[in-house]
Amino acid sequence: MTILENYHQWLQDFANDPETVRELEAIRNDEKELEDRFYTDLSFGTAGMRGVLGAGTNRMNKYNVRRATKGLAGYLLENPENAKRGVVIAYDSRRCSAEFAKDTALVLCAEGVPAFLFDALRPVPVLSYAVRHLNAAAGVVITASHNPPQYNGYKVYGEDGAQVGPEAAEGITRIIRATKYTDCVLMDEKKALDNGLLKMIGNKEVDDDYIAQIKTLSINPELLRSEGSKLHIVYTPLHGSGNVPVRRLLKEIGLTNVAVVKEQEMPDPNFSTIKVPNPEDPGAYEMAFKLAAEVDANVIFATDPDCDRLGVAVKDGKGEWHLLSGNQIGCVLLHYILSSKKKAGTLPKDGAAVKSIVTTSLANKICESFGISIFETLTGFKFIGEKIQQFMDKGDHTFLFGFEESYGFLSSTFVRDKDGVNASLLVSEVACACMAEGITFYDRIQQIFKEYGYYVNNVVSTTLPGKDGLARIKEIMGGLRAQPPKEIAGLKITAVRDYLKGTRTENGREEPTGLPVSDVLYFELEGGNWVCVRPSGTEPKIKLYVNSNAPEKAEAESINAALCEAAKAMMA
Ligand SMILES: O=P(O)(O)OC[C@H]1O[C@H](O)[C@H](O)[C@@H](O)[C@@H]1O
Repeated sequence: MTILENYHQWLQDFANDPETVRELEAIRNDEKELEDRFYTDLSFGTAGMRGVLGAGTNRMNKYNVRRATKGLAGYLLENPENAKRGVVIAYDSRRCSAEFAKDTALVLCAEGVPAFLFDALRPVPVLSYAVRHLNAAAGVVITASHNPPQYNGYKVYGEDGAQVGPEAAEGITRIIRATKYTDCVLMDEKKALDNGLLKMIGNKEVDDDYIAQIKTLSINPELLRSEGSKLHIVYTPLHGSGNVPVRRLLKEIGLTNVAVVKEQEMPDPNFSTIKVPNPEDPGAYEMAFKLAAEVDANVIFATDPDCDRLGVAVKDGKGEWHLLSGNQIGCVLLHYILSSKKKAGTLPKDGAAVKSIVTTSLANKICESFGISIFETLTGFKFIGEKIQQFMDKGDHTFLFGFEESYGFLSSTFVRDKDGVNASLLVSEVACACMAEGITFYDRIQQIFKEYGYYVNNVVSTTLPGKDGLARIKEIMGGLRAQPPKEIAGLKITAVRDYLKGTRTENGREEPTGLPVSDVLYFELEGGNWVCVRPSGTEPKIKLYVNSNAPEKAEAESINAALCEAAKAMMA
């Protein structure tokens, strides 16, 4: 259908919904807005479907949520016995999250699929845990994670507790596309509760067990006991779902010096105190830094609205604060897990870590030094979740740690998505371990660099919104494919990985990448440096990742700066 046909279909389908009609009438003569809302349908990206809230096929609204749910129900009902196990539904603090979660539950019930709906907001890791714990067939979280407030989204989980991979997403999408909006009906809520198809769940059914399990991830609990009283944490949940579980966890592991940023403690769909609720954004820590000065804290934690990301700032010996990158946090945690287990004689020979291809190569070096395998996946924690399942099915590896540069960390197998609560525990423990040695967390990062070489990782993102933006992103990627560079900033390209073609080419010889097809170009450069370009799958952006390394900081930084400049010019 054309843009205008789609528009008129919506006016007809939802003629009885005055709010939607009013919103659509207001844009009748706005060509750009009509195009942006109706040129395409929302689709599954890196982490589920995400879109700006509003009326339209390319927007997040109750009609798209209901249609997506009918698609999910249809997909599950291809195996009716399995579908009987039901779907767990969680939601965060975003606009319409609670309403969309209830609609999801009631559409499932109308399709005869049992729904377990959380009684209040919950983080992504709790949902992932609940799917496995309740032996459900699937899960859904209504969230747009770290995106700006005008977004919401729909993450879908498989029975293993990981977000669904490309194959299942395609299967669900096929049914969604064949479903008319007007065919999506909701069961009456009371009826759904009375006949047992809808079950409300809370602490008793899930949270208590989840927190108990998280506590088992502590590697040296005695460190928390002996050093915990010296650790002064400032925590901000950034108005999201982390507030309850992170504070509960910290309290239960004996960390009592935890000051919470009052202004950001309660759920707020407008995220009024920040520009974006994203721990990647330094602006998210402004209030936390103020509080940290007041209470003389040594570490700051920030979790995003669905509490799957954890951002960390630490104070060095001179009292200066450092906002850590996801790569730095991940490498410190990885090193801590491997070295502690080695020391205790519990490092499994078949141990393995997993990271995405755009995550720092320092992780490979660390694993190598401990004789541990490291696996690489495409961007998206679902691929790390999938790897954990493969390790278990094959029985060939013991999963130890997974992480992404985008502030996602996981050390358990009972959760299959990144886990901000799990990460809070580990960072606290490392901070205690450092105190026991009389050094700071920041010193630990420097020790690691000293041992393995200095690594600098940068991401340069350019926002290109709408249909035009998408065309521009395609043009940039197409241009790079048509005329691949031979060198970047004077560094020779030693191999090119084109994940869309599925090949890695070195000296004219092609070999398969071994990963699913994805629009990603990766240039391997001499000296173990690399540059990678890909469109974001969660926001209208093209992302450039630059990884450089050298024995000394200044050299690694200067290589990185030169690579960033040259790579940006390549995309102009
Ligand atoms: O680069 P993007 O496609 O926007 O994805 C960036 C990140 O987004 C979400 O947080 C996903 O859960 C992560 O797995 C991913 O790394």
